[in-house]
Amino acid sequence: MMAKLFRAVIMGPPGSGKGTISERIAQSFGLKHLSSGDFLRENIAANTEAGVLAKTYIERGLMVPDHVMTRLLLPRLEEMTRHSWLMDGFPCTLAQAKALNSTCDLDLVISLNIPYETLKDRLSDRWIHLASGRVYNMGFNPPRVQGRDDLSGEPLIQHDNDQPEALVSRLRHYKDVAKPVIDLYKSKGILHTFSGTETDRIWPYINSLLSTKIPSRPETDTQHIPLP
Ligand SMILES: Nc1ncnc2c1ncn2[C@@H]1O[C@H](COP(=O)(O)OP(=O)(O)OP(=O)(O)O)[C@@H](O)[C@H]1O
Ligand SMILES: Nc1nc2c(ncn2[C@H]2C[C@H](O)[C@@H](COP(=O)(O)OP(=O)(O)O)O2)c(=O)[nH]1
Repeated sequence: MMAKLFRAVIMGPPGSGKGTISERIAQSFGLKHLSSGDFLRENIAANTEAGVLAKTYIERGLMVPDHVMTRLLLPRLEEMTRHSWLMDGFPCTLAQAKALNSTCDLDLVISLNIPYETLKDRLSDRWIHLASGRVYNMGFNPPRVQGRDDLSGEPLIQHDNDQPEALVSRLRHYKDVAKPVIDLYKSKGILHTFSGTETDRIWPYINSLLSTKIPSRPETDTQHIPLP
């Protein structure tokens, strides 16, 4: 019998730990970690029509328009008929959430609620490897060699829009666009919100929630994650 697939979304403001927690979930539960930023970078590198268009927005520090995001992501999700997944960075807006809704039923949404001061401290200390999107934080997960990506050895950069001056408006924007998305998932009864200042303290709660929904440590080549 074909087991049911598990599909989850993780939401939160910039710097809330979506990428960090997604990696832990992927490792512990075998879900595929999908990231809107990674899909965009792949398309930009491959010079696809959507990638070329998306690049013009990202370079200006703007969100990519909903119709570009959905055209890019939904076909990829539809192809994932044999894998359980966790999506990070999508949906960001109500239009994106409605489009996703018409493609698949989500089992769970994780929302991270992190104080502003914490986000500010983390992001002002966030270093990024542009080509891959890998992130480092000088206190929390520093690179092995200062200023260099662990895998490629290439230089790390800091984004201007991670600096405190840009952060206030980014966070305001996140709150405005995320609120109706959060309300939608709350009304569906699938929203789980986690608050705190440290990923290591939030993680056990997320881990135990997911343990009630998905068996942990599956085979690495598992094609689908059976629910209990
Ligand atoms: N769902 C989305 N809708 C619109 N634009 C998006 C979406 N996801 C990503 N983007 C665009 O791609 C860029 C890179 O995304 P990515 O998630 O890698 O990094 P980010 O902006 O640093 O996000 P965060 O700070 O939350 O990690 C974003 O700044 C934004 O312009
Ligand atoms: N000091 C500290 N830094 C943390 C913690 N959790 C994550 N970080 C770091 C890793 C990144 O450099 C930065 C943002 O995390 P991220 O996982 O990229 O967040 P997100 O933008 O994907 O939501 O903060 C944490 O608990 N403490």
